[in-house]
Amino acid sequence: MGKDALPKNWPAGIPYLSGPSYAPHITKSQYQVAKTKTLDLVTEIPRDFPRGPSSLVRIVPIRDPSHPADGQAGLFATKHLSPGSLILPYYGLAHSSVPPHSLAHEQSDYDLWLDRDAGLAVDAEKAGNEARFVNDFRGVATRPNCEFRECWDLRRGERCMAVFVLPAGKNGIKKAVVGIGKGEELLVSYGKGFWGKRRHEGEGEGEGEDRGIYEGHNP
Ligand SMILES: C[S@@+](CC[C@H](N)C(=O)[O-])C[C@H]1O[C@@H](n2cnc3c(N)ncnc32)[C@H](O)[C@@H]1O
Repeated sequence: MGKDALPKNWPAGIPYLSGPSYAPHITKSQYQVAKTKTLDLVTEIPRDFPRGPSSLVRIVPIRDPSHPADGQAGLFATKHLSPGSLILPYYGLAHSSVPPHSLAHEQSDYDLWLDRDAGLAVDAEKAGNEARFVNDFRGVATRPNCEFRECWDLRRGERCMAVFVLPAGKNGIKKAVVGIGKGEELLVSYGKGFWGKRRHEGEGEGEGEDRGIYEGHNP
């Protein structure tokens, strides 16, 4: 795939990112957080990890009335993906979730924490990469098969979130069930907070709730 090519089924009108972008409003110290490797950041994106559209996944429009995201899209494996392996980084607009900018930036369903303490989040609603298409497992499968993890990108010297295959033995995945099969949908857990918040919004009580998406790895 050429350097400037878009993944198949990439939506028109949404810029494709092959690296993170930073909102102009983020503070110097927030930018510094993104550019500083801390001791606990042990998971790394290797220097030779390919940039641009991923050969490991494809975006697929969902046309299945029994799928809760019917009419939307999902992300599917193009080959067998081994347990614990890195699939792809999650790119979007890194922005401040601390007032006053959090007030200007409306929380979206594509918003993921980069660093809670620093008030930094990544929103892939208006620009991103294939990772923005990962659906939640609820109503699709009995458990997630992948997760978001914080990591350090050795290619860019930068903190980022990325999607990994769940390791064997995690979240009830039996040791015998290994990885994600070719053609299988990638499914994470958005966390109970995401769905709880959505329920409240449906009841007109969503205002002022904490950002809930992808807050935990446990269903
Ligand atoms: C980060 S996006 C995932 C990609 C989305 N399907 C798309 O085509 O843009 C999150 C949105 O996907 C939908 N979604 C994902 N998983 C779902 C699930 N298990 N049940 C219902 N809706 C889901 C919801 O509309 C949610 O707001």
